[in-house]
Amino acid sequence: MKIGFIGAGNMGEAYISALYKEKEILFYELNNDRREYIKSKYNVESANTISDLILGVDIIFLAVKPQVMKYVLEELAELKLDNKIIISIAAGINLNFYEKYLGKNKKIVRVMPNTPALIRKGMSGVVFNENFSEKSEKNEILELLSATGETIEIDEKGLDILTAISGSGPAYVFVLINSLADGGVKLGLSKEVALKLAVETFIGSAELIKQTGKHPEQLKDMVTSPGGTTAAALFDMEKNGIRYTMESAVEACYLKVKELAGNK
Ligand SMILES: NC(=O)C1=CN([C@@H]2O[C@H](COP(=O)(O)OP(=O)(O)OC[C@H]3O[C@@H](n4cnc5c(N)ncnc54)[C@H](OP(=O)(O)O)[C@@H]3O)[C@@H](O)[C@H]2O)C=CC1
Ligand SMILES: O=C(O)[C@@H]1CCC=N1
Repeated sequence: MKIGFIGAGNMGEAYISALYKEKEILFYELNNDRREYIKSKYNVESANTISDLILGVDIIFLAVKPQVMKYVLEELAELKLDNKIIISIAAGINLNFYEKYLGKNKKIVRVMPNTPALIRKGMSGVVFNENFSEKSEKNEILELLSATGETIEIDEKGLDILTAISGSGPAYVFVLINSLADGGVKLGLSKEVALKLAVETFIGSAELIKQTGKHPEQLKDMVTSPGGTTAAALFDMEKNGIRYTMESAVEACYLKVKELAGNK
C-alpha cells in the first residue's frame, strides 16, 4: 500500500514521521524549503505535480489548510482517481464538500488528529463516508491512522466538536502548563524547574485518570484536604471562572469550525 500526501506541513509531517518506516510514501508540497526538509529528514520521494502523485498511490492524504482545499479538489477532480481512498484532515470541511468535487461514489474519510501525533501520542476522530461497505476496509484505515496514536470513530457533528477538544486542545494545554509554571516563577522558582514540575504534573494527572478510570472530580477530591492548600487554590480558580473559561473556549473553537465549513 503506497500513501500519498498533499501538503507536508505540521500535520503532514506527523503522519509521514509515523509511517515512513513501514509504508511507501510519496508527497506533494508547494513550499520548497518544506519539501527539501521532508525529503532529507525522512528519505521519502516527492512528486512534481498532484497528477504525478496520484498515479503511484492507493491512499491520498489531504493535509493542506481548509482555505486552499477547494483548489486542491479542483485539481483532483480533473484526474482519474479510480478507487483510491481520500483521507482529509482539514478542520471543518464536511464530507459532502469533497463529494461535490470528487463524486458521490468516492471513498472519503475525514480525520481530525492533533499535534501529539508527532510523537505517536495523538488522538484522532475518524468519519467514513457511506462508500465503505466492508468493515475490514474501515479497520485497515483505522489501523493505519493508529500509527499516530489513539483513534475513535465518530459522526460528522461529533468530529467538529472533537476538533474543539482534542484537535485544538494541545494549544490550550500548552497555555495551561506554561501558566502553571509561570505561577512558580512569580514566586521565585527558575523557569526550568517550574516547567518540569508543571509538565510532569499534567502527564501524571492525565495518566492517573486513564489508568484508574476514576472520575476527575473524584481524583480532585483526593488531592484536596479540608481547610488545606489545594482548596484555597481551587476556590481562587473558581472565582476567576476557570470552568467557564475552558467551556467557553471549546465553544468558540466549535463556532470557528462551523465558520471554516462555510468559507472554504
Ligand atoms: N496543526 C494542527 O494542530 C492541526 C491541523 N489540522 C488540519 O491539518 C491541515 C494542515 O494543517 P497544518 O499541517 O497545521 O498546516 P501547514 O500550513 O503546516 O501545512 C500545510 C502545507 O501545505 C502546503 N501547501 C499549501 N498549498 C498547497 C497545495 N496546493 N499543494 C501542496 N501543498 C500545499 C503549505 O505550504 P505554505 O506554507 O507555503 O502555504 C504547507 O507547507 C489543516 O487543514 C488543518 O485544519 C488538523 C488537526 C490538527
Ligand atoms: O487551528 C486550526 O485551525 C487547526 C485545526 C485543529 C488544530 N489546528
